[in-house]
Amino acid sequence: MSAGTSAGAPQGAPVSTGSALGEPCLLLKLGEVVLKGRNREIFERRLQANIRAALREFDFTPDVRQRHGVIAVFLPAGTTVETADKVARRVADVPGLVWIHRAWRVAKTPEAVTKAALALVEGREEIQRKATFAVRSRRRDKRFPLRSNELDRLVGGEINDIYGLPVDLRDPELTVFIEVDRDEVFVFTDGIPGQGGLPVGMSGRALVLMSGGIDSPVAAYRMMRRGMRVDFLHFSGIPFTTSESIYKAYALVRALDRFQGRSRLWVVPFGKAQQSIKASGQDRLAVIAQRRLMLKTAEEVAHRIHAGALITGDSLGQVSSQTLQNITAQDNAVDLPILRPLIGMDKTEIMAEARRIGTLEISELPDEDCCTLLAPRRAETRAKIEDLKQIERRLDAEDLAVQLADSIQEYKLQE
Ligand SMILES: Nc1ncnc2c1ncn2[C@@H]1O[C@H](COP(=O)(O)OP(=O)(O)OP(=O)(O)O)[C@@H](O)[C@H]1O
Repeated sequence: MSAGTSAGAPQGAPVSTGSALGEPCLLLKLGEVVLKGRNREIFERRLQANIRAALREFDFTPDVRQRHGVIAVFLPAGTTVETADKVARRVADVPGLVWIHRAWRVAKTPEAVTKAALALVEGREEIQRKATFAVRSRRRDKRFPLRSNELDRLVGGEINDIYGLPVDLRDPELTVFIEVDRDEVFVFTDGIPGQGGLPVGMSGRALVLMSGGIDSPVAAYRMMRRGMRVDFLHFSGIPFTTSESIYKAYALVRALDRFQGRSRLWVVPFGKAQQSIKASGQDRLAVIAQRRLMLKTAEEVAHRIHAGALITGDSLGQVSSQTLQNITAQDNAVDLPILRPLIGMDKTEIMAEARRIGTLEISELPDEDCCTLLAPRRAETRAKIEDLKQIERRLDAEDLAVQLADSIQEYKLQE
């Protein structure tokens, strides 16, 4: 869906201040933030800061303002329609928002509102085909001289008179929205859906165990959307594999960075540790033993970066390491909580989400993952914790995890 590109002004034309349309801006609808009680202001402030940070890539500084229950982003006079749409699409990545409207800010008079609504409708393709329409007004400021239904009738009557479009209040093809605020009125038609959820930074920090696969990027996204700031840890099979899996992890982190900014990726050279596990001779337990060592290493790194939880892309029953017994055996390896946002999702649902957030294509590229080094013919589906602890005693796993955490390398994201 477009962010309102068909709204009146031609593509490429500057949407100048003082036109019938008013001043260009975005009107952002908040998600769950509006359900917060006394903390609401803290959530709103965080959301505004995240929006400002996301918009730093533009060569102007948009004016981000809290209005009653919504956030308005005012754009400089002369902003083109394309730029306004680009800003809208960028803002749509910021968790915490449910709807992004490219709107026009007009003076608080019925005349200015009517003029803007007519200018918005003018030139739209719906006029040619005499599509149905409706006007939906909301008054957040009750001092406006007309009630919502009176404003609907006034503006709707004008559109009907001038363009001859039929009204359909139940299921209109075109809707003109009018929102009366304390200082101004916003008029708009289309919008793009936001990510929903909560502003990143409101739910603490966590460390994602990030493979090059389909699931862990989706798990990361899901937790960012619940307000977590996440860092990424990838285990590579180096020196026994190529660097392909690292490039994939890097590309995935880059793709996910637009939801939070300032993402950090660390890579653990894990090949030698895997060989030690293999040498223990417990073929069927190797995958779970390896997963426990990954978790122990991740816990050590998490302590160092002050992360309060680990995140994995496990989904119950998807592969042998994800049976209930094996998940229990993994939880037992660490004290930090392991968050598994995909635990109840089907693979098709996870893939659909990966496609939507733009990580599926990257995940599907071929690579030589470290896990291929340890692929037993038959993996244990009911790992016993005591057996795993025995392997770990031989490996001196606690010490090994600290050494592995010492060996991590940061891969900085290019601007
Ligand atoms: N090389 C790795 N580096 C970091 N984390 C990993 C790695 N391999 C697995 N994990 C973590 O363990 C979880 C389960 O991995 P597993 O390979 O069993 O399942 P998967 O369904 O293939 O997951 P994914 O699609 O995320 O690779 C992953 O989602 C990820 O969080």
